[in-house]
Parts: sequence; C-alpha cells; structure tokens
Amino acid sequence: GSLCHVVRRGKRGRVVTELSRTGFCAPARCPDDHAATAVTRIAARQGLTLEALPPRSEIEMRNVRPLARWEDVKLDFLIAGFARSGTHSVRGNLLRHPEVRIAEDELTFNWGYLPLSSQVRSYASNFRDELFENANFSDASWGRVPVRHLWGGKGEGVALSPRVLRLASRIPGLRLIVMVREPVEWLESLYNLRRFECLRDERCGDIPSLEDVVLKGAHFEDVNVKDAHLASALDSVVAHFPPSQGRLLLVEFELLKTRPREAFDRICAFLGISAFPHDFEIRKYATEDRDRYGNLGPRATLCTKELNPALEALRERLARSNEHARLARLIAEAGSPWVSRRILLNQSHCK
Ligand SMILES: Nc1ncnc2c1ncn2[C@@H]1O[C@H](COP(=O)(O)OS(=O)(=O)O)[C@@H](OP(=O)(O)O)[C@H]1O
Repeated sequence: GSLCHVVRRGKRGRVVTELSRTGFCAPARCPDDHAATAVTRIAARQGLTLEALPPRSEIEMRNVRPLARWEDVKLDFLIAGFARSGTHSVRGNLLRHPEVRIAEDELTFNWGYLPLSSQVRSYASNFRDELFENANFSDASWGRVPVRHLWGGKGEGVALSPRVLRLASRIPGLRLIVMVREPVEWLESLYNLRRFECLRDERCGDIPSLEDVVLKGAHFEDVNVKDAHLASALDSVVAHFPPSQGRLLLVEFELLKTRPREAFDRICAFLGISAFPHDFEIRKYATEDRDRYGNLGPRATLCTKELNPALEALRERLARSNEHARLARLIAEAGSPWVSRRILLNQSHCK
C-alpha cells in the first residue's frame, strides 16, 4: 500500500494547495506510472480532474510512502501501562532475563490505521541481533540458554488509548502486561513526576497545584483527574486483549512492591518463560525520582491536613463510578489470585 498526497501547482511551479491525501493498495514494487494512474483515478472520483482545476494547474503525486500492516509487526508482549505503576521495574528485570529481548525505544505505537513501512522498520530495528550481541547471558544459575527469545517492549501510554489498543490487537500473538496502582496514589505520583519535569524545563508554564487538579479539574501535560478512572481504561484493555484468551495479565503495583518474587513468578508464567532463579536479585527501577528532584522542593501529597478536602473529593469522585470495586473485579477476573486491601477495601495510602 501507499500513502500519497495530490497537490496543485500554480504559476512558477509553486505548490498552491494540497488537494488530497489518500491511501491505496498496490504491490510494494508497483512502478511509478501505475501508481500515478491509480492516484489519478482516485482523485477524479473526488472531483479533482485537470478540467475542474484552474488553468495551468497540474496534478502531481508526491510523498508516496509505502504502508505496512499491523499484522506484520512481530512483538510477543508489551508492558502497556499504567505509567507510575512500576512499569520500569517490570521492564528492567525482564531485560535481565535470558529468554527475553526488550526494545530500547518506548513503544507508543502512535501509528495510523495502516502503519508506514518505515515506522514498522524503525520499530523492528530495536531487535537487531547486534543490539544484544554484548549482553551477558552466561549467568550459570540460569542453566540452559534458550534458542527462542521473546520480543517485548514498554509503552505505558497504550493502556489509555482505545484506538491504539484496537489496532495493536491485530499484532499476531501480542500479549499485554498492565500494572495497576490504587488510583489516588497513582494520580499523586504522576502529578509529582510531571511537576518536577516541568520545573526543570525553563519553558514550562504555570503548574496548577495538586489541589486544583483534583478540585477544579485543572490539567497539564498528561495529568488529568479524569484519567484516575483507571477501571474505564481497563474495560477497553480487556475488550481488545481478553484475559480468557491469555492475552492480558494485570499485576497490582502492591504485589510488585510487597511480594516482588510472586509478581515476577506470575509474569514469567504468563509469558511462558522460566521463573527467575531464587538467587536472582529483583531490582527496583524508577524509584529514585524523589531523590533526583529533591532540590526542586518537596513532593505534593494529598495526605496533609490542608489537602484533606481534596483527598476526600477525589475519593468521592472515584466512589461515584465504583472505581475500586470495579478494579478489584477486573483484577480478579483477569486471573489474579490476590487483590490488595488497598484496592479491595479502598484504603487510602495516607492511612
Ligand atoms: N519495586 C518497586 N517497589 C516500590 N515502588 C516502586 C517499585 N518500582 C517502581 N516503583 C514506584 O513506581 C513509580 C514509577 O513507576 P513507573 O516505572 O511505571 O513510572 S513511569 O511512568 O514509567 O515513569 C514510582 O512511584 P512514586 O515514587 O510513588 O512516584 C516508583 O517509586
């Protein structure tokens, strides 16, 4: 397939208008003339004929770019969300697993209905063999080194995008791992990271207070109180990657935090790879933000007396959509043998 633009050139050959942007199917090695004929026909159907255009106009096909299919993407698993829920820790430890290769790039999959071939190629370059040549997989405690490596990646925004979820579900055999954190604590963590990132950036404008984010619906970057309704996003995840088909694993942040070995046993079983050996040190990643941003002031927290009204308002807001009960049900239905008290009993991290 190809994506092309039809433009009109005016006097002196300047492009006057881009008349249409269209996609059509043709063999990848289709000669230019044939492609031009196809495009001229498509343009004519839209009323774009030479006769219909002002004198001296020309129709020109430019920027023809070959398309690919989502089905052409090879990816075994994606850590698809949610941000601030331990996704770095899952990625970092799986990266040290000899049966797994993990893409260096963040995999946002922010592609169109048909991805460009160049997008698929650039994505696949994450898995070029030489990328891993120097990796050390000779740890004796792992025993046998496997032949087949699973290809994985992290794209923590994917779980929040029904469009990308729908398209990515076409990737053959793709399975998702989604980390779930109690929504109040999650919003607080996201707010703090984005605020610190913003403070570090000189072009950053006014940053609303956490109180205003909660009480007045103020938002900046990707911080929006509406997104704290994680269960609604998860409904979409489940619809496109049904756990009953083995396509989705939901892992609670609390499990990762309090019983990391169990969390990784579940992840390895889901992926069908060997469990981490007992002497493997499960590491924490992205937990150092607090230290990194220490010089920019204290973290905002909803747990102070002054912010108690905001905390209660957020809890009420979430209660109205039955957020915690829905999360607990989704986690249990996705096969988790354990749901934390934090989510099951709607316990605030402040207590
Ligand atoms: N193993 C473990 N134990 C306890 N806490 C952990 C762990 N791994 C990550 N974290 C906390 O998770 C937050 C970072 O999550 P992510 O890696 O998903 O963040 S990111 O969106 O990809 O930047 C960040 O949360 P906050 O510190 O509350 O902001 C990390 O401290």
